[in-house]
Amino acid sequence: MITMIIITGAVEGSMPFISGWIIDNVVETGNLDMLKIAGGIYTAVIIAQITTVYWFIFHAGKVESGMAYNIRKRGFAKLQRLSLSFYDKNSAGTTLSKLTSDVGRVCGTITWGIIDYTWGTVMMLTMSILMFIRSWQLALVTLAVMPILFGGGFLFQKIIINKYRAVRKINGIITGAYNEGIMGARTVKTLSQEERSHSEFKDKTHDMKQKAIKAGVIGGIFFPFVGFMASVGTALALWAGGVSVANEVITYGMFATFIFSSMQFFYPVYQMSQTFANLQYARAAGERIIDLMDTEEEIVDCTESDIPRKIEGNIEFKNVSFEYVKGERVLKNFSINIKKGESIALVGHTGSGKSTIVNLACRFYEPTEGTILIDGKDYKEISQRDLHSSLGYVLQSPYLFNDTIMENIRFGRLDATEEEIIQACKEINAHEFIMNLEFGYQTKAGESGKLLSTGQKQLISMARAVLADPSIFVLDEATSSVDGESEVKIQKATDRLLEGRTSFIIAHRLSTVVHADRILVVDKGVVIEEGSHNELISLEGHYHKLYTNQFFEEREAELLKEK
Ligand SMILES: Nc1ncnc2c1ncn2[C@@H]1O[C@H](COP(=O)(O)OP(=O)(O)OP(=O)(O)O)[C@@H](O)[C@H]1O
Repeated sequence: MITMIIITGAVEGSMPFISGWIIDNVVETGNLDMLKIAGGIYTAVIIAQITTVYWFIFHAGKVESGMAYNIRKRGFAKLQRLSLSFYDKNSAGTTLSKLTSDVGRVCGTITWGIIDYTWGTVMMLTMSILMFIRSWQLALVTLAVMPILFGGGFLFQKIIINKYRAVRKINGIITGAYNEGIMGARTVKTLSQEERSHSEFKDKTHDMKQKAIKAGVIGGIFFPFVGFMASVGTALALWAGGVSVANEVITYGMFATFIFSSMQFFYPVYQMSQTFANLQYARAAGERIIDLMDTEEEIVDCTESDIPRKIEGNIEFKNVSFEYVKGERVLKNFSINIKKGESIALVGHTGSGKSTIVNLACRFYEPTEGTILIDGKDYKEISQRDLHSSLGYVLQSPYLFNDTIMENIRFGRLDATEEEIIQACKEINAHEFIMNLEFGYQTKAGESGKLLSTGQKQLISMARAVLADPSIFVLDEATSSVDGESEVKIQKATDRLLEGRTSFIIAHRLSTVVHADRILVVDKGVVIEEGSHNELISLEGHYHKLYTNQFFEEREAELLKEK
């Protein structure tokens, strides 16, 4: 491709000389036969030029999209490897813009920058060399403005870049505001805060408009500046050339050559100084992409064995402490030995550390201190594939993909047949509600499952878990948002899922944990009570208090409903 660009630049750089030669040898002499030959040559050169330009634009497009495809593919793979702590620290909007607009900018600028610089340099070099060969004195006069044109061009772009940086910074804020506006639309509406959100957004866009106008004013001067300098160059060529023609030092053809050359110099300088500015932007965008690609993976996976390892489900926490943020300990010196098939319920006030224990067991995060053993082995020595394929997780509000219910359930095991999926749903009594939906299993769940209720999403998520048949199962129990009928269904599905599996239940209603083998009462990152329901009730401690309080609250609510 580079060869084609060089040829194109050289041909374009020679055009003024071909024109000058035609003036001297055809127009001046009035040789009509020669005129036909010259016309033919000229047409051939133009066709060759159009073809090469098409050729390199086509190939540049291919290179650009190929490069972007590769970076985005690697970026996506990186995002899959990064642990949850990365998503805690980086907003979704910023990460998305790195892999979309930043990648687009870098690939576009590199591809077209190489083309513009190569083409512009070859074209200007060709013209300069030919001008010096023909008349070095006239070449010096014509090119006298070039240092000012180049220097001024690059200086201008530096100033414009700074102005546009400010615009882009606000642009990032506006993207974030759009993101929040869309994600938080329900909250804004329910709190009737549309006016306030709108007015905050208006302030931000107004600021961007002001800064963009300032950048535009300076940017607007640039083109006339380049044009003016080019005209000065042409004027000098006219003056010096005119004098030389009058003194019969040069021919008319050569005179025209110099005028055409000085005019043609204008475009590559303009193009190259703009590319220079784009390269500055691309550098910043490139740094952001490299920053993402070089993000340290906090959870380093060990090499996978060829044969997947079957996890039995024995879990041991040995003096485990954990902090999400350095210096802020949320789990303190926690130890527990859980036997295969045991069910563990975690209860405690909000923010006490229940989810943290589960997140550590699933290795979404690793302990800051201490060790977690699975089947007697430090779980850092078990591949994530083996661990996660043995793990079923049903979240409070499960994430569903914008796909059919059938495909959402299949996500539990990709090679599951339709019959297996339907059987899984029947086992947890989800089949009936799915069949009552307009398109049954082919009903779309909507973006993140928003077309379904929380209870329905939980049942679908449980069907996924049945398919996956995990040895460890985690249930983050849904809160009061689930109606009575769904609650009974979910409870039955839960009982079915717990059979024979090591399980963690993050319980919000204590009535659901009565049958757990062991209940851990967590408070400020410490387990303050541990035992079965009966043991903890007879202890008359924290659990007893939590249980009786909630029992009376639920009873009161029922009485109110009855009234
Ligand atoms: N990703 C995070 N980054 C920083 N701090 C976090 C993060 N997740 C939780 N925390 C903090 O860790 C502590 C324990 O949180 P955790 O989610 O484990 O509580 P929980 O008992 O599960 O609460 P809930 O019942 O409300 O779900 C809280 O103080 C919380 O603010």
